[in-house]
Amino acid sequence: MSGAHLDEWQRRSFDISSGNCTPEQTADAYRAHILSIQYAWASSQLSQAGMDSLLRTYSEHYAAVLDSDDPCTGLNNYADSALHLARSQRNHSDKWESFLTMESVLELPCVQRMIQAGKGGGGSLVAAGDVNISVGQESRGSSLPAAFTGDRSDTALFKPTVPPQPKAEVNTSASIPNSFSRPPARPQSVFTHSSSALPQGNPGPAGGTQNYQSSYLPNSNTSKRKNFYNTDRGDGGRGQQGGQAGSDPRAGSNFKTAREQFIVEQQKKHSNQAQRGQASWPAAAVKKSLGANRPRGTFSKFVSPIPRQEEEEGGSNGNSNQEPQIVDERLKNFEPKIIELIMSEIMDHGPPVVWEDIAGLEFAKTTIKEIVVWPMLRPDIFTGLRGPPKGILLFGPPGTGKTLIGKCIACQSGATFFSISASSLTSKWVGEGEKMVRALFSIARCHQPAVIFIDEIDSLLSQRTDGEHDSSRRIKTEFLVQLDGATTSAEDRILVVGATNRPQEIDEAARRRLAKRLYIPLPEGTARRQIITNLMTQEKNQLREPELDSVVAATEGFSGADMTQLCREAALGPIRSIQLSDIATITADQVRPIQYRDFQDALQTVRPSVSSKDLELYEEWNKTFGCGR
Ligand SMILES: Nc1ncnc2c1ncn2[C@@H]1O[C@H](COP(=O)(O)OP(=O)(O)OP(=O)(O)O)[C@@H](O)[C@H]1O
Ligand SMILES: [Mg+2]
Repeated sequence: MSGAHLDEWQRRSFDISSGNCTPEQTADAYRAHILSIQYAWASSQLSQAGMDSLLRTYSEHYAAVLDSDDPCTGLNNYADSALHLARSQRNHSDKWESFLTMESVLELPCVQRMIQAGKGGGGSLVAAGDVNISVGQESRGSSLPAAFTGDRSDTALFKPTVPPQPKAEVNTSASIPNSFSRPPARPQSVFTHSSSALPQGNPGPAGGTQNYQSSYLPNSNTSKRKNFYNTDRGDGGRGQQGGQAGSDPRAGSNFKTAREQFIVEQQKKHSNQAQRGQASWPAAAVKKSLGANRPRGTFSKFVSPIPRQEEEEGGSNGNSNQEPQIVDERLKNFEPKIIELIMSEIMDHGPPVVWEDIAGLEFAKTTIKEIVVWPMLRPDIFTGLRGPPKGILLFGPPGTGKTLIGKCIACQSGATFFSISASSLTSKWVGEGEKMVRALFSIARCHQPAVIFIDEIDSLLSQRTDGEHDSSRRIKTEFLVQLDGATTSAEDRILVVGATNRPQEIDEAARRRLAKRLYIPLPEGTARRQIITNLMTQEKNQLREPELDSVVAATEGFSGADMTQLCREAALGPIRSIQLSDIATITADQVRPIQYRDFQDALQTVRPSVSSKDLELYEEWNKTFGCGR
């Protein structure tokens, strides 16, 4: 034998000889020995003669344990398990299916006799000990004592009068044939009990033949049992045989949980309001189920019958069915309210923004397409070293299109887009900040590919100082942790895009995590021209090319937002030229087109919002930390 087999053999032999083994363990060890012998012979490690000899020895040992009825050393042919089965105790295994059915029991002559006896005034009940056990085709009039029924004390039927007998008596049926030594998958066993098994004159708490039958309904016949109980209800709580109420307290009864009862009472109380069609809260509560519709057993979690405050409010304002449906396992630790808040922050795609809407910024656009849109669309190509950076920082003067780029990413990348303004994270949910941050990233993970766009990221990730408030410090730390996870995890397809016009205030740890830092500068001449052209196409205008050129030249240092403001101001020129008295009557067609002079007037009032000093700072920061050319 191989070393491993020998070791096993020795271990088992030691166990057997130690005397500490139960009969089951000893039998198992011998059986394993026998298998080892057969294995050794089959793999030519043992001669035929050797095998014969060893098998004889160990089979004898094995049989001795198996057959012995000494409870200390033998298994009595597994009589215990056979008897356990024979006693038809509850068996919750799906595989086990008894042949015993409602019908088969009812058809049994002794049951028929018992029914007849019951009808005839309970006179001629069959004598005690008249219990027939049929095993397969073999029927044994083993005259089991009443103890057999007493042993069934797990069913309420037999409890009251028959005292449990010593187990030894039950073992008198140890002569059950060997076919019982292993519980077959579908044992051919049918038990019939004569009515003597039932205490005379005392049908038990649930009493009657019907209970007798129901107690024998095998677990596998649940549908039949259901039918049985349905019938029970159908005929007003009486059994099929006209017996009394079923042994199952729920069968045929109007059992209600406290909560169900409470709701019914509340409904009754408010029935007038309900009739008037008002959404009174109990009605809403029923709609919301409040746990009343949930199947609950005795051991399930307690649900208070009193509706909670929020439920009440939710019911009264008609928002009861607007609860967020949290289905993902990963989100189960978060409060539904927080999840709801974050979900509501998911950017609605709204009016779609395309790359052409963003004037200029060619380098930034190309880079973003390269690291955002394409990897999102083709994750299979952008792997390994080509893997995109998971964090981007858009920085530059205010009004240069950083938020616009964010919206464009949202529309073009096909990813779930979370637009969170840092100020809302820090102010709206005071004290809940870090939870929010954690929930935000968890939700994003559930909705991959996802882009988390954090506008004004500087207010969230500004440099940590000693004097700052504890809660904002905790938010920052949590954010950095989450950012690290999201930006380093290879599987997660989450991109964090931060936008700021104060890049110098960002914490250095956050700066490192936002690996791609793109400068979004003031629009150049061509970009300013494009902004005007784009905006003017939607309006009636008489702006000629040279006039446009001079407007572009006059707007040096204007941001995109300033340009938009200039166009708005110019667009108001034609309206301002209308007499106040005509304003109420004039038609839209009668409003004159926008002209160059309107732009000239607008240029008098609209000034660039970014100072040259500020611009220098951005340029400087871009040179130091930026990833642009
Ligand atoms: N490059 C651009 N192309 C077209 N429109 C632009 C551009 N830049 C800015 N705008 C206009 O300016 C408005 C404001 O831009 P946006 O909100 O993106 O600026 P921002 O860079 O996010 O500013 P802030 O740093 O103050 O948040 C946009 O709605 C858009 O109308
Ligand atoms: Mg912005």
